[in-house]
Amino acid sequence: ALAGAGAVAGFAAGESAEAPVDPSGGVVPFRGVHQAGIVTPAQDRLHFVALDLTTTDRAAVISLLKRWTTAAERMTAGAEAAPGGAVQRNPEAPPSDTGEALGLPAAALTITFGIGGSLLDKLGIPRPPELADLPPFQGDQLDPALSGGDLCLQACANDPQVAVHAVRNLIRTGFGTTTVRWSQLGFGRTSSTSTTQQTHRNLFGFKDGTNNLKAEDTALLDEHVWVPPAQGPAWLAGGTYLVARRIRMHVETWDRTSLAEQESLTGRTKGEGAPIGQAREFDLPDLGPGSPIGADAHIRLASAQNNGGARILRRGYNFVDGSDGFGHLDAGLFFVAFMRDPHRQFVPMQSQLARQDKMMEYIEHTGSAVFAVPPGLGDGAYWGRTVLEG
Ligand SMILES: C=CC1=C(C)c2cc3[nH]c(cc4nc(cc5[nH]c(cc1n2)c(C)c5CCC(=O)O)C(CCC(=O)O)=C4C)c(C)c3C=C
Ligand SMILES: [Fe+2]
Repeated sequence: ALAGAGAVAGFAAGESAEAPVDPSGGVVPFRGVHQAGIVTPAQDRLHFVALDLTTTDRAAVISLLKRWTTAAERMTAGAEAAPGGAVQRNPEAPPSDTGEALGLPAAALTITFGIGGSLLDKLGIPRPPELADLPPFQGDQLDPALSGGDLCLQACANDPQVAVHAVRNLIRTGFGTTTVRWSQLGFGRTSSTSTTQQTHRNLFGFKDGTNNLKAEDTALLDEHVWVPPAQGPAWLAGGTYLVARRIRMHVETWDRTSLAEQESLTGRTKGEGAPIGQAREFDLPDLGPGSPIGADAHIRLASAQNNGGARILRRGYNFVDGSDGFGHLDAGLFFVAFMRDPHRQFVPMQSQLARQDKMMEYIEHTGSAVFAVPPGLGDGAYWGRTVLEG
């Protein structure tokens, strides 16, 4: 974050006064029709936090959400969390910004805000049916300490220090009103969310995000991601739902599996990422009769054809949270996906995968949460206003 608002490097005489291109991605607008961090081209890094309220006083929650909005908007613009910041205030008082992003550019930071069903229950606000708890799935190994939450903040940036700084300062702002329930760091985006991006790889070494919904697919986003006004509730029109699953991947077992088996489990080739039977990454998979893609291949079971036409916008990240004490990496994929109805989109898809996907032998779902993600903010509005003020 730059101490002076909008400060850029000085220009030598005769040079164009155009701002230099920030190699880390520049500033993503904070306000708009939808929140940033959903169809924004997926940044490289994630810090996601789920928090619980320590109060049911609506005025206290509103006050926090106003302070959060101001701080988040400042940080996404590359500024410190609060004026005065890390070093320019009373030396006898703690600084109003923690300081670790001083001198760093905005790095395409986005902060996306979500509301859990438990928050609505606590404040006596009706839960939309789409926000009902997810059912248990076969093989789930969910840890309650890594699941749920009254609120979530998803910070994505092209610099991990910028994402961590944002989350840390928002947590700090919440002291007295919220406590941290769980948080997750991620790297190496496992999804592309724009046709301008190359597809990255997950920790199984496969391209992930090829057949994702992308920012450019506006009609498909309206169909599958954004909550239309007719769906309700009114406060969520133009918003969406976020499903998060912390998925441990047993990479050591995977690494002892033959290439042919890895490819047949996935339904795609490892090098090019092409559907089995096709040559190029973006060739359409043949899922018809006689298809070379097996009945229990991941891409068949997750496909729209196999799920009543349902699609989701995936925006997950790789993680390695150290090791497990038994000689294995605690590694995996922090699955994040956006959709207009988790129960019609994620639930059928995950039910199929949990029962039939052979990849399940190599993975374990250890955390789970669902949040309503309100629409974007107009000028002067703050996060959660439409739901808390009706
Ligand atoms: C319930 C939804 C999904 C979960 C959970 C999930 C976990 C998961 N996926 C991979 C690796 C790949 N997934 C791929 C495609 C793909 N996955 C889902 C859904 C879930 N994945 C969908 C909807 C799709 C697209 C299917 C299609 O119609 O083609 C791919 C292929 C490349 C791509 O298109 O993204 C890979 C590889 C892992 C490792 C994983 C859990 C750890
Ligand atoms: Fe997948």
